[in-house]
Amino acid sequence: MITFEDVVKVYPGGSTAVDHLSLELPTGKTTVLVGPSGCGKTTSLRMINRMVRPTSGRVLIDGRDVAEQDEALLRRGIGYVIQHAGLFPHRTVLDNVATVPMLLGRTRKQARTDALGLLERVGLSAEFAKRYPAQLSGGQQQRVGVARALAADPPIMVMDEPFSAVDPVVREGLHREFLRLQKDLGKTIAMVTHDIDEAIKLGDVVAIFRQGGRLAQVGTPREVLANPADDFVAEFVGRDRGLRSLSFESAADLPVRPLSEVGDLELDDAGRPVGYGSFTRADSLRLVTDLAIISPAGIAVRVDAEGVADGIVRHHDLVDHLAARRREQP
Ligand SMILES: Nc1ncnc2c1ncn2[C@@H]1O[C@H](COP(=O)(O)OP(=O)(O)OP(=O)(O)O)[C@@H](O)[C@H]1O
Repeated sequence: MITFEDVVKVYPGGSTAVDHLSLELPTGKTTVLVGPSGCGKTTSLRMINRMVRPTSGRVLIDGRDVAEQDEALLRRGIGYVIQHAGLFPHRTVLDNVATVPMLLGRTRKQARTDALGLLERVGLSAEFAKRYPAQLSGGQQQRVGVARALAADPPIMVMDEPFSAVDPVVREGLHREFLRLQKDLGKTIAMVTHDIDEAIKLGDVVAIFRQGGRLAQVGTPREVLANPADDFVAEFVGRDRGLRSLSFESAADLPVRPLSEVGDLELDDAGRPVGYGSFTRADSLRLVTDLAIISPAGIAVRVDAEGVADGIVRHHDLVDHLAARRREQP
């Protein structure tokens, strides 16, 4: 666990970047620090790997003050990923990833073999290994940046706006890969973003900062959407937070109607719906709502794991279901 204990950072010149921050970042989880520009997110992040020192207060990793640890050893345990990847421009992709393990004593051959494996994990095939960073797209460079940070297998990853320099489509792909990787690796991650959607999607915990380096609210994405602490948080998470919170509601208990209710529901030979959006019990109510809204008939079709239709949901079923849930858990 990473702990901020009443941390203050005042830069020379007098501006308070971080104001009495107390925060716990749980082990094996992703904590996203999010907030408007200049509210102290990067400063807080950089106090974890001691690139910035607190003016007062302490930052602890598993109970040990980072200020009392050997700087090189501390940083070896913390992978660092920044915007624009920050790759070594005159080294190949493979060497960008293999350099740190070699410095840590791996043989060149072993480090390169490991690097190829890591590149594959972040979705880059061997053909990219011999290229130089300038010969890659922004999204590919960012993947190399993640692979490089993972190379020493650090328990902690500190990521400063890792996905913000790429376009929304590429970012979406990087998000998916990030979630897949993190599910496998279970690193303790501290990530900074100014994008609340990204925070909600990637964070197990979201820490929302306000101007002046003050913490406005900490909670799971679900908690901050459902119960914003004040007007600032409510505004920051967005007016559509009700709809967005449906992303965390499972469609498993949503009652469905028999297929026979829809006269012209077209199914293929295997019983899969044709021309209607479909969802499974594992999907979210947000997807079901989306499908029902898009469908001209106002219908979403539920399918089983094989894609075979087994029920339908109408617009108003969703409203009824949500109202019933609200009554059960006010
Ligand atoms: N090295 C520095 N010297 C003086 N002031 C600084 C320094 N670094 C940051 N600041 C100031 O501290 C405050 C917090 O900056 P910080 O970069 O931590 O915010 P941020 O939330 O990460 O912002 P952004 O999203 O724009 O990157 C800002 O007012 C900034 O101008």
